Amino acid sequence: MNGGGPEWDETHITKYFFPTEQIPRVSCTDPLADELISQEKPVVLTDTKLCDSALKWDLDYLAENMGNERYMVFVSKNNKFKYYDEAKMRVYKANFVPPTKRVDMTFQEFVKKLREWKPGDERAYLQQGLNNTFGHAIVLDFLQFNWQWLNVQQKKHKWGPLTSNLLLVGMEGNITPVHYDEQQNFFCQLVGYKRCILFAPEHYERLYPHPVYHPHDRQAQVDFDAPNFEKFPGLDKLEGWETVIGPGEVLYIPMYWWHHIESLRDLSHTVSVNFWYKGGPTESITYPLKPRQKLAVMRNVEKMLLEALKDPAEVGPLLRSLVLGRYT
Ligand SMILES: CCC[C@@H](CC(=O)O)C(=O)C(=O)O
Ligand SMILES: [Zn+2]
Repeated sequence: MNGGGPEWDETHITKYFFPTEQIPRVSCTDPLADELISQEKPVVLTDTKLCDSALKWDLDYLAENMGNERYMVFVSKNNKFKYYDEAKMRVYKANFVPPTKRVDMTFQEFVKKLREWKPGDERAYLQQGLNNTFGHAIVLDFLQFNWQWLNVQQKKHKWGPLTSNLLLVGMEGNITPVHYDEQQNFFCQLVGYKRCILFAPEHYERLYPHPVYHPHDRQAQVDFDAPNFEKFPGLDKLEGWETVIGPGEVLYIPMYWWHHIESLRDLSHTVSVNFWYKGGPTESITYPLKPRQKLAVMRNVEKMLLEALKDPAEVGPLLRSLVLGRYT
């Protein structure tokens, strides 16, 4: 871990059970940056100036300029904010207790909650899509993002359209547990420091994602703070990449790469903005398929089997009959 500046040190970094290497940190003008992005490998870009107009987005500025709209805030009894799909929750037959609760509130209410927080209180994490209902000053800052650089990247790497920007304002110590997204992501850190731990798509067998029909689709079943090596034996082969990003730094999180993101413990609240892009069209298919393509195939097979069998309990036995002694 390259000791950061005066802002943070090893005491803010939780030691987990798996080894990691440092994610490369390069200037966006370095050819290595383009090389890594085109190979869909993570890289920290240190000088994109992507969101420099938003480096001033501290709590007071946001409270002042976010108007009186109510924004999407999740509250949690602990420091974990594991995502769940509300639509899947509605049709999920078994019992599912969401680990967090959505409580929309004004930004001022959110800031008050952060500032009055004491140990034992529920934690809060604001996760709101940026749109034009935000105050005039925020929209102006947004318009001054380095869109020129983004558009060049989008074209160069043949990505699909930008789908959304999420404004993330978290308490120190908040964790988004390990999961993958089906989009490319330029993750821009504005205020405070976030530790990002990434795993390549081929670690799928070591992170045991919930079934596709489960509300926690795309989220790993494992808990890094309490790893169950009996139930998830692949965990002992897990190897990751990590970095701590600070104000003005952009982490490229490739589509289908697993990521665990935490606001450094005992330091400060954090503000980030992400840029999610749809993946580009697959041009020429080369074999063997890339791990992320196999992941997409597995998702489709799972969906098709669930559609055909209706009962999720029948998926395992059918696949065992198909594979055991025949494809093993
Ligand atoms: C809801 C999105 C949370 C974010 C991680 C984090 O900053 O806590 C993430 O996972 C992403 O940008 O893909
Ligand atoms: Zn994510």
